[in-house]
Amino acid sequence: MSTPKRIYALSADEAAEAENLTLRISKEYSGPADEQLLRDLPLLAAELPVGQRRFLRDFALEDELGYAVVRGHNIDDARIGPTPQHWRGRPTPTPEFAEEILLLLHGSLLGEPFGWKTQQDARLVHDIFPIQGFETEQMGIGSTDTLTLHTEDAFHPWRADYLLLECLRNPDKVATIVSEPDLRSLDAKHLELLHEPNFLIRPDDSHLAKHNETKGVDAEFSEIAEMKADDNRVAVLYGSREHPYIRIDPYFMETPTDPAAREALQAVSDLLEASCLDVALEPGDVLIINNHRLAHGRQAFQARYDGTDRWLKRVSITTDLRKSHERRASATARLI
Ligand SMILES: O=C(O)CCC(=O)C(=O)O
Ligand SMILES: [Fe+2]
Repeated sequence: MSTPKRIYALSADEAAEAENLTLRISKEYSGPADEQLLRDLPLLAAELPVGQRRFLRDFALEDELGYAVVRGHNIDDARIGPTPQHWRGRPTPTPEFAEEILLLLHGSLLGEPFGWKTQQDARLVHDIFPIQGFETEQMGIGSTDTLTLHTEDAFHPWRADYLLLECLRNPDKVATIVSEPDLRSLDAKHLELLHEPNFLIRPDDSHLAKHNETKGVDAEFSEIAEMKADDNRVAVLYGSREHPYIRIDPYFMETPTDPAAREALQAVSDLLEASCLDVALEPGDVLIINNHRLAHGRQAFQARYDGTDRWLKRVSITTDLRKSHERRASATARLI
């Protein structure tokens, strides 16, 4: 077995190969939600450099690391244009369609891309940049407050297996926070309680109807509203006792009334905070998050709002589309 690696740095030739590929594909499909593109992704991904593909496959199969970075893609700053003011009201395809394709190609080597009907107006590939008026929000579009550590969509049973973030620009080197705790260092009594369904994780605010304009998804927004209030307790740790997986979002979790469960949640939250590292993404980086092992967040920063702000693209990947079958419009639909 090879040792898991953290970074794959593309050579200049590999970067050119990947760029030529995504530019070609961007002329052959209509946008990131093009049904034919989504069908073809794994076939197209076979044209990415072999070292890059092997790196992603090792990361997924070994299931050891919480995150890895593929570094060194070319980003054509002039073609993608200024960082937008908002993700709503953009053209299809956008000038950065080739970059969206790059993210989707990475995702298709790990599973199937999917999106939420209740998030970013049901778009499959999300934009992460600061939006005026949302500075203090606990969402990707916030800025002045630290985005606290979380599992992506921790509240939901169909949450992503992998979350991919691609950096288009980051002039102030604003860091993504990663925390890959050694859960075996927790006390046995805390571990035991964390493996039991003692905890309430609420939906985060990006899924609220007030942040979306999507029509015809009242049932989905009602379900989110119910999840804001129900008593469906879940375990924070799951999988093997020796090397557990984690789902956690302390900011959106209720403090358990039971003192022992409260203490266990505090212990794992403290461990997460103590295990934090900053990763400042560079343009051309693709950050691959194992959403069963890593909690992530973002350092606070001052937005510029002048077209040069930090700009990431994000996509959620599932290894099992079938589990959300009841919510998707057809076998190949991506929105849940
Ligand atoms: O902006 C970042 O680096 C991470 C934001 C985040 O948590 C996300 O996009 O899911
Ligand atoms: Fe996140």
